[in-house]
Amino acid sequence: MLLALEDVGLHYRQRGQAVEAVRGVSFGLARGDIGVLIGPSGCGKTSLLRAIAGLEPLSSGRLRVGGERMADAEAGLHRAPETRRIGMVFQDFALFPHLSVRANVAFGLAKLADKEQAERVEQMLRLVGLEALGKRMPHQLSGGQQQRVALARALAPAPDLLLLDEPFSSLDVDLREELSQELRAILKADGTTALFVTHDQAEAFALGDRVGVMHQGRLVQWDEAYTVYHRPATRFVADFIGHGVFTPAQLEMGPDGPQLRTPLGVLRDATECPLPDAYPGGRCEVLLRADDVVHDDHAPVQARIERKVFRGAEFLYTLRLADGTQVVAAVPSHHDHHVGEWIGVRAQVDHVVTFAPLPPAAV
Ligand SMILES: Nc1ncnc2c1ncn2[C@@H]1O[C@H](COP(=O)(O)OP(=O)(O)OP(=O)(O)O)[C@@H](O)[C@H]1O
Repeated sequence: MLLALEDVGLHYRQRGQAVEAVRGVSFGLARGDIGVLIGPSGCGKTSLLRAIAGLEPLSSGRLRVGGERMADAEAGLHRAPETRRIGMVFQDFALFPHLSVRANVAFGLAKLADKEQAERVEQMLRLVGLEALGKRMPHQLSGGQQQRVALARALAPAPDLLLLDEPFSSLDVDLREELSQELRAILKADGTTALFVTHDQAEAFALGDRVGVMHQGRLVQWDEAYTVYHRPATRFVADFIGHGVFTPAQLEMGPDGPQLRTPLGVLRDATECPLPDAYPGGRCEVLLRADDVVHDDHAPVQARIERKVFRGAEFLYTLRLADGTQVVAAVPSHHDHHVGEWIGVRAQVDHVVTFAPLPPAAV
């Protein structure tokens, strides 16, 4: 693993009191991989990134980069940020306004001879597609171009690890999408190992080989994006990633193995579920995401449209079944039904995910 965290915790001191921002975080990121940390505001993403960079001391745990110990709270070890060979791109990606694009990119290359420095700068500008703009000043660039200069500047010293904290947050949505694709290609072309922070799920999935979901200072899941979506480790992850609802269900043994009785019919492909005796009486809740609920005129179950949101290619319908169960469904937008109309729906779930029902007090 290029980056390895073991049981990392971080406290801030506020008016003499320790405020816990990160606790018990362990994960590894392989060389050349892109990891993305995602989670709601205040869950500790930026704090964790700052701890990896060495800008905050660890209050517990250990941290290695390229096999080298960078921090160990118990041993009192804390390597200074500038010795960690870690590059950083932050939200405001502040370029030096009085320096040209070329000089900005050359900033971290003072140790190189002039010729090597110039070569590396040109190489980086080519990588980010700005070779024609080397002489410009930052204010003569668009936001997206400035962001690419910031990236070239961070990549130029060939850091072992690049940390990026919401690098696209100040850009508009179209540009964000375009740049995140571009950035992934650039990082892969350069073989850079990178760890991002975002709270945009689409960005996390588009960029990350690995996605980590944080909640209240903890890393609750660290997996491939596909697994985070289809096999969420906790209710929180299931709820945070994608549109979906938890629906009461009954897990039972059917003729072909475990099956799940739901208000939308029986789900037979439940082999990845726990066995029925995992839940008292087999009673559980199943995650039904918007893409698991299919509109089908011939389906025996009818649902009334309570709300609809147009999302271009599809509508997101919020539906209520006759028994009161609420589900959501992503339906191709040529099926334009009215609020109040009843439509046929069925469940088509590739990966059945169940959780124990919440205790009554928590509902
Ligand atoms: N310098 C600080 N001093 C005290 N508490 C802090 C400090 N920085 C952050 N915190 C607290 O630590 C917790 C984690 O904050 P952090 O900025 O890491 O979250 P985040 O997930 O990056 O949030 P966002 O997505 O809003 O940027 C929050 O409760 C925050 O109020």
